[in-house]
Amino acid sequence: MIRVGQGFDVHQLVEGRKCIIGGIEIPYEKGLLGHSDADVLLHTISDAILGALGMGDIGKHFPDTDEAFKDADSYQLLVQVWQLAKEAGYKLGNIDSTIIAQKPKMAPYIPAMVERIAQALEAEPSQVNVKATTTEQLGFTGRGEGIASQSVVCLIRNVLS
Ligand SMILES: Nc1ccn([C@@H]2O[C@H](COP(=O)(O)O)[C@@H](O)[C@H]2O)c(=O)n1
Ligand SMILES: C[C@@]1(CO)OP(=O)(O)OP(=O)(O)OC[C@H]1O
Repeated sequence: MIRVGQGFDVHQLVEGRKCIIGGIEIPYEKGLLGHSDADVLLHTISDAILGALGMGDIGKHFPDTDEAFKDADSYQLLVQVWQLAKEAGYKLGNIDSTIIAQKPKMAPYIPAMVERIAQALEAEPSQVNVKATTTEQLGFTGRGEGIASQSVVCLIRNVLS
């Protein structure tokens, strides 16, 4: 059986926060604001997996009203989400993600993001694709007020029939 899910997320860019995207700390003058480490890319991958499983979203599993998830490492949240997929009998087919950011330049960090994501999902890097785009200086991402991301995930389970 094949199931697909998609995720979309936005976090504000502010001074005084680390810029953590795809499990990688990126040197930049601003960082992403959130209850957790605000890793916008990993949040969309978690949401896409939960969507494929029909299990809601990360806000349902890790509420931003719960102090337990204050400054949470989104990589560890993704590992917990992947545990749910494994328990349901799924393996990763593939992931395709886009980071929507005017700055910073993501390209130098994408191979490391892919490695980390594949590690969390017990998959090969060839199953994970991460892209980046600007919005040509248009909108909140173009003004550098925030970073958005979207992901599509395909999960595969063998069904005996
Ligand atoms: N934050 C970003 C945005 C884009 N890139 C890379 O630059 C290419 C061109 O971006 P456009 O928005 O002009 O299409 C894009 O394909 C990415 O490879 C990036 O690294 N970081
Ligand atoms: C990850 C969680 C939990 O710490 O908080 P945030 O970092 O604010 O992220 P968001 O994508 O707004 O919602 C999911 C959360 O509940």
